[in-house]
Amino acid sequence: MGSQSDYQMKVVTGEYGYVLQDVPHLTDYIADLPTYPNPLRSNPAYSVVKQYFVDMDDSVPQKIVVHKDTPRGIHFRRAGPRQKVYFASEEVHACIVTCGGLCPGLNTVIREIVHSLDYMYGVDKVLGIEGGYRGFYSKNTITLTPKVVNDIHKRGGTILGTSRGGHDTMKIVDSIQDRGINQVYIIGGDGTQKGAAVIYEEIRKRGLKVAVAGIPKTIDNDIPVIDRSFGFDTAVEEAQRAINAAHVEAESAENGIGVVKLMGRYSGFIAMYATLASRDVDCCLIPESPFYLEGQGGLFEYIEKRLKENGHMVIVIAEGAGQELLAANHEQDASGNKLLQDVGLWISQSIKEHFSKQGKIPITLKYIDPTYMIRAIPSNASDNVYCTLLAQSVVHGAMAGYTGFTSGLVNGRQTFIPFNRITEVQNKVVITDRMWARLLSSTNQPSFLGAKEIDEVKKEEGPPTQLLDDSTGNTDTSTNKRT
Ligand SMILES: Nc1ncnc2c1ncn2[C@@H]1O[C@H](COP(=O)(O)OP(=O)(O)OP(=O)(O)O)[C@@H](O)[C@H]1O
Ligand SMILES: O=P(O)(O)OC[C@H]1O[C@](O)(CO)[C@@H](O)[C@@H]1O
Ligand SMILES: [Mg+2]
Repeated sequence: MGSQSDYQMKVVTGEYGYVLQDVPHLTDYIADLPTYPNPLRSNPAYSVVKQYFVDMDDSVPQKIVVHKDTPRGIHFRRAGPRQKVYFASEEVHACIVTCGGLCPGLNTVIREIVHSLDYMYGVDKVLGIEGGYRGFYSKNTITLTPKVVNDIHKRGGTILGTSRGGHDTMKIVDSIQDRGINQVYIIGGDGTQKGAAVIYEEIRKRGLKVAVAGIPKTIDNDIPVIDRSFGFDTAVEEAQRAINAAHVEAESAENGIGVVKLMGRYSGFIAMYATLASRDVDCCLIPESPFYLEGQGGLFEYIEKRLKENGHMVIVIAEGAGQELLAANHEQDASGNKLLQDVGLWISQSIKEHFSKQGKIPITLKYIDPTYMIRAIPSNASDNVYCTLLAQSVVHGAMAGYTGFTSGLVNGRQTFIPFNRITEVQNKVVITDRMWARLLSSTNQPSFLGAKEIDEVKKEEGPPTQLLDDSTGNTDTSTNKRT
């Protein structure tokens, strides 16, 4: 896997350092497209809204903490309905596909896209592509109507099925062209959005009037720019049940240790927020923060201390934490993602071995891996609301002729974001920022970093800048920005 995108970002600059990282529009490569008044003009739901069409000049700043002489910085186009649309309702033939791993909320997004297309824009031709990208050229399709999708948000998973691998750009775009599809809604993580970017480019090269819209999905919350990804809040909430079970087990045994492994291949957000929410966790280990087991300041020493103080302890470990301490694995999944070793099993085994040595405290350790139980549940109330916002935003965007874009909350506002901005880097916990410090002071665990390592981490992450540093004390799970 690894189609490269040569995505050209549209950038508009303005006074006082204003930069708009804009998204492409069908009119960028197709001349003289007809426009139509937005059917929402006569929609009773919108007639009560004071200003129901978004002003063409509205944009949302990426950074909201500013100083009096700060340049205005990067902005994204504000999402929402536009006065004019570039598709007549009866002309639209949309399709929806879900790719990558499962995440709570997939069905809600599917439902809300179908409902938005129909109830807001009178579009009744929507196809579901089965089984991820490869479904475009190797599987049947499902006709999606508001009735078919009405109850699906109550179920986990995706009614369309999903897969890894199988992204064949030419075959996918041929299938889109052959079926006469002109709006493509692609729900998936970083890999999926890279795939969506190359599909958009091929469509543009062929000069097709097809809008391509991505909806970022990642339970790990590793997509940058956006406040959070849908499903993350649900995952943090569900993780509480596993942590609680680990705590009950640990508390009920003499020198009991509960170990919980949570998702997070490269980013420890779920582990960090679940730990902060729970307050029963004594130690949280994430990929971004290296740790070691033996010797002074190591994990074993801390465990011994906690057991002496408290008689039990709970450890939360993200799946990508400490991988450098395990034997290397060079295997990959079908999408080319590195397969990780089971760090939960490894750490449990290492702790047991250490404490079984002569002269050490006898311990009872229980290991819980709730990964697939968390991924498979339906989304909670707050994620359901977010899924609705995302779905409505991408439908408004595609109807308005935008293409090659994703949507997401930036500082609490729905925006249209160019693909490359969410695929070029991964969102990670910044361990020199305040949120990680808050966690360390809440668990009271060691940072496992010496003065030398702290210096190196600070250098790697660049000089501290107050403007990236949110001093609002925001502890809401809806933020993944530097805090
Ligand atoms: N660079 C790429 N170019 C084109 N297609 C890609 C690329 N990377 C991944 N894909 C395709 O995107 C789909 C999903 O990718 P992947 O399995 O990495 O999951 P993801 O979207 O990153 O979601 P998650 O990691 O959150 O489960 C797969 O079908 C894969 O073939
Ligand atoms: O077992 P699968 O389906 O390959 O997915 C595992 C991965 O998917 C994720 O849940 C992200 O979607 C990761 O946290 C995890 O490593
Ligand atoms: Mg991914």
